[in-house]
Amino acid sequence: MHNGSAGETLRIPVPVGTVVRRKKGSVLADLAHPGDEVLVARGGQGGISLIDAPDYKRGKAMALSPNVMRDVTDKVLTHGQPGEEISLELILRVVADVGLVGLPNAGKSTLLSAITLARPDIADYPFTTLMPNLGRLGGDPTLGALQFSSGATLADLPGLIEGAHLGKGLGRNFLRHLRRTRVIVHVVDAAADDPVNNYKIVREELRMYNPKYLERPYVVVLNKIDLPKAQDRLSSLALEISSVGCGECHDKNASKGKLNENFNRHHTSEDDDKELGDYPRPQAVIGASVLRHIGIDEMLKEIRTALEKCSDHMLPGP
Ligand SMILES: Nc1nc2c(ncn2[C@@H]2O[C@H](COP(=O)(O)OP(=O)(O)OP(=O)(O)O)[C@@H](O)[C@H]2O)c(=O)[nH]1
Ligand SMILES: [Mg+2]
Repeated sequence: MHNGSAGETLRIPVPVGTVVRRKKGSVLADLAHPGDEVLVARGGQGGISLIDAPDYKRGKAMALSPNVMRDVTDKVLTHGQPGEEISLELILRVVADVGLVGLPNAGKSTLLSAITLARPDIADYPFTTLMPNLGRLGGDPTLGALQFSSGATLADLPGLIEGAHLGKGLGRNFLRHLRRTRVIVHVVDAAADDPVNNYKIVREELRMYNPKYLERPYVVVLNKIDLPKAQDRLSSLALEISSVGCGECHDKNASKGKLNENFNRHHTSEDDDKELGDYPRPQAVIGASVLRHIGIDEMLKEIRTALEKCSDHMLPGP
């Protein structure tokens, strides 16, 4: 800014959830709440023109500052000091209570649009969603439209594929958006060739990215049951999926780092020894058709229960 002492503060607006860190360095701020701000670089000291100042004033100002410049006609001004410079990385981690995950085309965006006012792109090809979409979920729909007891934000994420944690498909980049979520909803296309395996692929990708994700309460939505192929095998699929995992496997490591905000990956050698079966089972497996509005109420009920569970979890201990 070149306005001398009157230079205005430069404020750069960023989305809620932006993490500000020095380039390849420490985190300066996590702007997770509306209105959060951080001062990253102070402006410089404004200069003063002494060109037209009377002699006595000029003498005084020059005595105060060693930082003086003369122009060709020997007139004088005091230099300003440059402002600070800083190189930053801004990383967006959306702020959402619930994260929707699944293979491409499973129906995640359709689900979001079925239960919130969000209108994400939906299409019959993979990787329709490239950036997370957010929607606001109200409390209890039986209370009537928009009459909600407690709300939650849902994030619809791009589709995951096997190897995503290594950079395949859209890569692992967007998996960081799950970091702040408390509950995960797996959306599985129940009419696909091998839904159980597809489900395991996604779970495994989450594990490889951050095993803590697997400790969060989660609900599995077996979607597209309006299609006969899905309907016929719904109960056997539900049975198989609900048996992957353990019932009471809150061992000493589990759930401690629920909302671990570290930036590094969370693998320990113990995590590497673990398999999907060593992590908790789904809280519920629900057959639904988010397109045809089948099973929506039950799904919402389960999501709410999962959210309540983790708010209990978060109460301060004795
Ligand atoms: N028959 C049927 N089709 C569905 C259902 N839900 C979604 N679809 C269709 O499946 C296709 C993919 O839906 P999307 O919601 O875009 O899927 P997505 O999981 O968001 O896909 P990506 O963004 O690529 O990861 C669309 O053609 C939807 O109309 C459903 O319940 N039944
Ligand atoms: Mg999508």
